[in-house]
Amino acid sequence: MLNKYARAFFTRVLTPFAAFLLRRGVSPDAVTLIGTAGVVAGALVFFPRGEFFWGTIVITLFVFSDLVDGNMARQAGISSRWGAFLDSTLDRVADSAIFGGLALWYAGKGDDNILCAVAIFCLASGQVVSYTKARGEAIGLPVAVNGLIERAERLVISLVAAGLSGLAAFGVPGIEILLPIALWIVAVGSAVTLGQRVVTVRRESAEADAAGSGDRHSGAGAT
Ligand SMILES: CCCCCCCC/C=C\CCCCCCCC(=O)OC[C@H](COP(=O)(O)O[C@@H]1[C@H](O)[C@H](OP(=O)(O)O)[C@@H](O)[C@H](O)[C@H]1O)OC(=O)CCCCCCC/C=C\CCCCCCCC
Ligand SMILES: Nc1ccn([C@@H]2O[C@H](COP(=O)(O)O)[C@@H](O)[C@H]2O)c(=O)n1
Ligand SMILES: [Mg+2]
Ligand SMILES: [Mg+2]
Repeated sequence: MLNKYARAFFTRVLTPFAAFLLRRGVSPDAVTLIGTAGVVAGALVFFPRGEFFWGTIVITLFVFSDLVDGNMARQAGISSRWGAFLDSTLDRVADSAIFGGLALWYAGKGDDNILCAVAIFCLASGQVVSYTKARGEAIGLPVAVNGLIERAERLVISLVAAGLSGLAAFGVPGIEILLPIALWIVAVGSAVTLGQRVVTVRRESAEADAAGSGDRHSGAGAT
């Protein structure tokens, strides 16, 4: 949903910045790499220590690089398969660090095994949700579904809640409850999204096989 409705807005807002970086000789790949490194550092340095406010600030500063890199590539006319691969692969790395950082907090000082498990579920289910689309497309299907919760929703729900929960350290009472609520929402939403995508791939593959237009064995041996 955000990908559909918010992307146009952020494209407009970020285009001048993307153009500025291109003029300075920065490449889209460099933005992809530095943005991911910033997200990973913010998530793994701050979240395991329960410093959710500053962790979210650092992550937010870097996570928008994921919208800038593609914008730069398109402006410069250098969008590439390699860039698409790098972008998607490093998305998975960034997401692992965010939910891994939260899981580490609950496994340690946060001392809550259930929320640790929920954070791990968010990490794993988010990766599988993305994999369904990548694998479905790799076997030649359109995978014409996004589902309830895409990556942008997973990030916005989790980061807004983490940032606000972090205000507890500044004396805002009761606000830390937002992070567990958000993790449960992302976990349930990801499970629903996974179901939606699997059902779609099942239907599309049956239709393609019946029409004889799909190669039944296409990519079957790959993982
Ligand atoms: C009192 C202060 C407290 C501090 C609060 C701090 C708040 C900051 C909070 C949040 C900011 C979160 C920003 C998150 C931005 C996310 C941007 C982003 O990276 O989006 C990526 C997304 C997808 O891009 P791609 O096409 O490159 O990725 C594809 C995708 O990953 C697919 O995954 P799948 O969907 O299948 O799971 C993969 O399959 C595919 O491989 C991959 O290529 O881009 C978009 O979706 C574009 C839309 C982005 C919209 C961002 C909206 C941010 C909106 C609001 C932030 C509002 C903050 C308000 C805070 C208020 C707090 C009081
Ligand atoms: N280093 C990069 C990053 C991205 N691309 C291209 O942009 C597409 C992703 O766009 P976003 O707005 O979601 O970032 C990606 O599929 C590539 O075509 C690139 O070329 N190099
Ligand atoms: Mg990107
Ligand atoms: Mg991306």
